Amino acid sequence: MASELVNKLEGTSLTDGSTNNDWKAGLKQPKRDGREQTADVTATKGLEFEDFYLKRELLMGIFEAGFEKPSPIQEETIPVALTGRDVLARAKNGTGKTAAFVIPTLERINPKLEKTQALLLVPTRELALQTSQVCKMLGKHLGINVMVTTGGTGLKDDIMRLNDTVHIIVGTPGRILDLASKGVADLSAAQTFVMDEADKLLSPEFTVTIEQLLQFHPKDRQVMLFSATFPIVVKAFKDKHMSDPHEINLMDELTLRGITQYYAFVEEKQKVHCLNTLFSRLQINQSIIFCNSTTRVELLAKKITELGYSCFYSHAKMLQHHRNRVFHDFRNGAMRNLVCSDLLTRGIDIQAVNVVINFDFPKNAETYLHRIGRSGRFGHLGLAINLINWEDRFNLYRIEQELGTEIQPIPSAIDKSLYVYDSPDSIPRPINTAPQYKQQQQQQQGRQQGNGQDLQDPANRTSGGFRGGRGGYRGGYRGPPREQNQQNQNGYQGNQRQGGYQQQRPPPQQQQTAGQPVAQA
Ligand SMILES: Nc1ncnc2c1ncn2[C@@H]1O[C@H](COP(=O)(O)OP(=O)(O)OP(=O)(O)O)[C@@H](O)[C@H]1O
Repeated sequence: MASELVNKLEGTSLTDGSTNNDWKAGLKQPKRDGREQTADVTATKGLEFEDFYLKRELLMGIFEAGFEKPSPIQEETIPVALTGRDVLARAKNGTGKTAAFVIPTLERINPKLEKTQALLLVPTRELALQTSQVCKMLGKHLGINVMVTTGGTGLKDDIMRLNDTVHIIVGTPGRILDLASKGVADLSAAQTFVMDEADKLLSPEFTVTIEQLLQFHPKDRQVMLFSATFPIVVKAFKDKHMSDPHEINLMDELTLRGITQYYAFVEEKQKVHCLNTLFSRLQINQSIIFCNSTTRVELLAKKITELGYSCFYSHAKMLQHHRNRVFHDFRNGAMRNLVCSDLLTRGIDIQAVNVVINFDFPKNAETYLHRIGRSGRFGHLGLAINLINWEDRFNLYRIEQELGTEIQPIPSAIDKSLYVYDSPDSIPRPINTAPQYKQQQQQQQGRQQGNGQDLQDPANRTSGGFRGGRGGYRGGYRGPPREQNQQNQNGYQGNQRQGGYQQQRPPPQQQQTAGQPVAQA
């Protein structure tokens, strides 16, 4: 009798008969990204997302985003953040910091509680859009409402949206303070307070706003700070507003392993010519070209068009809806090149960008690090090319010293294996859940498939982009425009006369004293 019972019990399953992984089989996962990755993201402890005991609905969102395993910063942050402890985390650009704070934030949200429970602060409007899209994607099965709010858009719309339950607010500090001060955004139950690009948010332009915002949160809120760079300014905030934070620093070295950095020494008036050479010789999948001022952004965009290539441009003085449109169209691959100011230096995540060009060399190491980190996302390969003029030589030296990195003279032929992907089709496109952009994208794909020339549609010119000329971007994501890669088969053949640059830098006559280091965690 007893043995009969034992046999029966052995045959009894406590599940409904399905195996644990059945739910995974039904997920709509994106195409696998087979590109090589560096240790910046592969040197993990071997944890799985399941090891964090997250809600199944959240795991579903994570896997449907194409994430297979947590990156090192996610492994370190998620378990601690889930306990509600304060976190101060520093990790390299593009290694997955966003999901490192979004995942625990989502897990801790109670969808049934009709209150705002988390505030995610970022320094720019574009980054706010991007971060809210990550929340929506990862949390899409959780039944929660995420709202993005930034300056430059109508306050009325925000007020209307806050009439409904909003579980997570993502935005820039000024607008949120406005909403909280007016009593429109109620943060009294917002237990989670996250600052991404925290060092930027703690710069003098934002500090007062941040401190005021904190007053609207409950006293026992969880504060989490993330960035690749933490200058000394963060320490004061930590001491004042954080309680025994768990500190994570994954930056034993400062630059990304996958990015090869070059400089070309060039006279200021030869820079455009040099850029022309780069365009014709490099195999650019998508590129971001940085200038040091809004005026120079516009001038360069015009010059690029005159050269016969096409580009978008973006800077802080443009209308917000133009900025948004450029950002989304560029992310969706509608244009090969984007010229911009430091507005898009931080956080912007476009995996298809394989080349960053500093048309103007940045003034400090922090900006340099964030700019070049726009390529080589999530441990992939990328190229950073710096056009250096006579005045920049001290800065070049100083930034190399501060970052402990070597920026090499541009060789006459750049090895394609350093930055070119064999199958760009498998590069993940940015997470994009906003219906209006989905619609835009579909329309765009339709046009590109039908007739690439439609991208020259004058209606598109209003979006802050220069298009047209012989190099106008045609054919969507199917291949680079003829002019931009026709010489690529022969590799990069540096031609100093044509490009107007020297490969070797002049020795700095005097070495500038190092400025404030970026490396203080
Ligand atoms: N576990 C993961 N598996 C696969 N891809 C991931 C994973 N985590 C993040 N990613 C992808 O890696 C890319 C970079 O992530 P993210 O933008 O969060 O980096 P970051 O560290 O915040 O960079 P930055 O410092 O430049 O802001 C994104 O495209 C994201 O979708």
